[in-house]
Amino acid sequence: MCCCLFSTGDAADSSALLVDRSRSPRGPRVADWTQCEWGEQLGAGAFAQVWAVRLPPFGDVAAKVLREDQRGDRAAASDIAREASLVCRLCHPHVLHGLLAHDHPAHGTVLVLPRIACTLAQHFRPPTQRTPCDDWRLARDWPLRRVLLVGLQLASALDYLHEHALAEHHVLHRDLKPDNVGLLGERGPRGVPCLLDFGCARMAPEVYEGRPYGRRSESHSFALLLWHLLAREPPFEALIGLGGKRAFEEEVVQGGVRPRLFPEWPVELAALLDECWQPAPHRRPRMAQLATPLVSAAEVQVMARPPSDAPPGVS
Ligand SMILES: Nc1ncnc2c1ncn2[C@@H]1O[C@H](COP(=O)(O)OP(=O)(O)OP(=O)(O)O)[C@@H](O)[C@H]1O
Repeated sequence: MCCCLFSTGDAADSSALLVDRSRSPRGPRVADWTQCEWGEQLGAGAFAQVWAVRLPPFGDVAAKVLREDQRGDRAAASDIAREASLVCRLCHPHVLHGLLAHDHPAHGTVLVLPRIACTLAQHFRPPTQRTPCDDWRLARDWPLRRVLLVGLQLASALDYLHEHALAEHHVLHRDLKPDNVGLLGERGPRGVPCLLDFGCARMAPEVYEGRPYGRRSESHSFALLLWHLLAREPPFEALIGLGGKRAFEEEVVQGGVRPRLFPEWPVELAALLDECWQPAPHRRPRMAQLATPLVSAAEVQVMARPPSDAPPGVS
């Protein structure tokens, strides 16, 4: 969990994680914890574990709790309580909202969330872990126009977080990557993408160098996320594989190297990526400015014949 809040006056105010769940857009809801059934572990991050639970009246959901080794840490306990408070107030079709937060006697804060089918990282496994058949399926299921639609949905989610979620704060996700995008409903391209878990190859240069992070830093991360889905491989993989962190620092952070733009991508898309990963944050667009070029690029694709990245015979 890596989100943070900035006051709309733009001064950093990470202490302000304020929550009053009675003001949740969905109103207060009560769970019957006496009937709760804990199932398998669905995943774990640096701080938290996520478990499958059956919790009336919510049904089959996910419960996020601190990892056992983190439970004595007051800062970690306060972080998960703040995350829970925040996500229970969010309301956007492409942001995974909290259903409720519960103070459990043994686990501390339990954040109850809708259960995702998988993350985009799990769906788009690294090229080294894929068979040719997996590659073929990904190319068939994720033509460029579908990736653009997902880009539009996530840009809308980020615009909501930055500008509309809380009246007095900009919410920054700060860790935008395929591991933090869930697919709700189905594992494949029909799943509904949603942002979760509000890290560091995707860091904008100013973040890597410890300079202030703002909404336009997220435009940089967004462009790299979109590039990952389009190219179906993580950005800078070869560079980091050959030269590690030092090569990343020299080439990307200081040298301004950016991922390759493929000639078959619409010019609107190439221009948008190029603008989003400009080294100077003030030259990058805000999320709300991405909708028009994404729609234009998608229109070009819809008008075009079957996507060139699909295998022969697949539309
Ligand atoms: N709602 C959910 N439904 C099913 N699985 C989930 C859900 N939320 C998270 N997971 C799984 O649990 C993993 C860990 O969750 P999450 O990333 O929120 O933990 P974290 O400790 O905050 O992460 P980080 O190390 O990035 O800070 C995810 O990568 C995902 O596989």
